[in-house]
Amino acid sequence: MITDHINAERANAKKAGKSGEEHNAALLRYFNPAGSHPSGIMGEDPQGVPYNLLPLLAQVAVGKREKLLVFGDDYSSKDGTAIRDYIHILDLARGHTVALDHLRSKHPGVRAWNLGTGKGSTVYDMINAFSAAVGRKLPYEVVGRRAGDVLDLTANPTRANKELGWKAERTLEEACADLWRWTESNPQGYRQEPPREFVEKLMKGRK
Ligand SMILES: O=c1ccn([C@@H]2O[C@H](COP(=O)(O)OP(=O)(O)O[C@H]3O[C@H](CO)[C@@H](O)[C@H](O)[C@H]3O)[C@@H](O)[C@H]2O)c(=O)[nH]1
Repeated sequence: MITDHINAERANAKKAGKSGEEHNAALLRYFNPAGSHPSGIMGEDPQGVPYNLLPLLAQVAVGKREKLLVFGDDYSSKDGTAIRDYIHILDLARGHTVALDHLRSKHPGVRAWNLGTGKGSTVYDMINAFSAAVGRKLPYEVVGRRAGDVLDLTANPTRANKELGWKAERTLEEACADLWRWTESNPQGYRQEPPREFVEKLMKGRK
């Protein structure tokens, strides 16, 4: 829809003898957003039952949920669990600002970019990485596959790397540590004041 709109605006401008190059749009293909703001004061605050792997693991870690249900261990991956491309939310956020800069400076029209790391991790990789951040093993149980899930969704971020000069830089370990800091320190999510020392640290860093 946005593609049609931009192309129509460009075509109209051309008819009117103008370049139309001010009409641009970025189609940003998110892979699996992970982590929280490293300050520990901003993060995902799911209402009701979360759908995604990391928020569910976080609820297991704080005892809101007894265990994680692993949806299938019979995929053709190294450990049988499905593969996704988990990207730290700060890398994802920076992907937006560099894409906007690109639209402003290069006027590409409509252009799509994959915002992923290019590295796939299995469900077990994620359980292990998040357990390491928490400091203890998190309970899980293997159940059947979830309808609609596929084996592997890993990005090819080459175009974004080349054209936007953008690359995901933060590791899975950082994403897990950041998510855990947010979860552990804000058990009521946004329905509580964030820890004062985190806010002070963030404000100091801004000066
Ligand atoms: O309780 C859970 C939740 C997830 N998973 C697995 O963990 C992986 C990641 O799952 P999830 O966090 O739900 O991400 P995706 O399955 O990649 O789903 C994302 O990508 C889909 C399309 O690609 C979108 O439809 C969804 O909204 C979006 O969350 C998948 O292999 C799931 O089977 C589990 O084993 N147990």
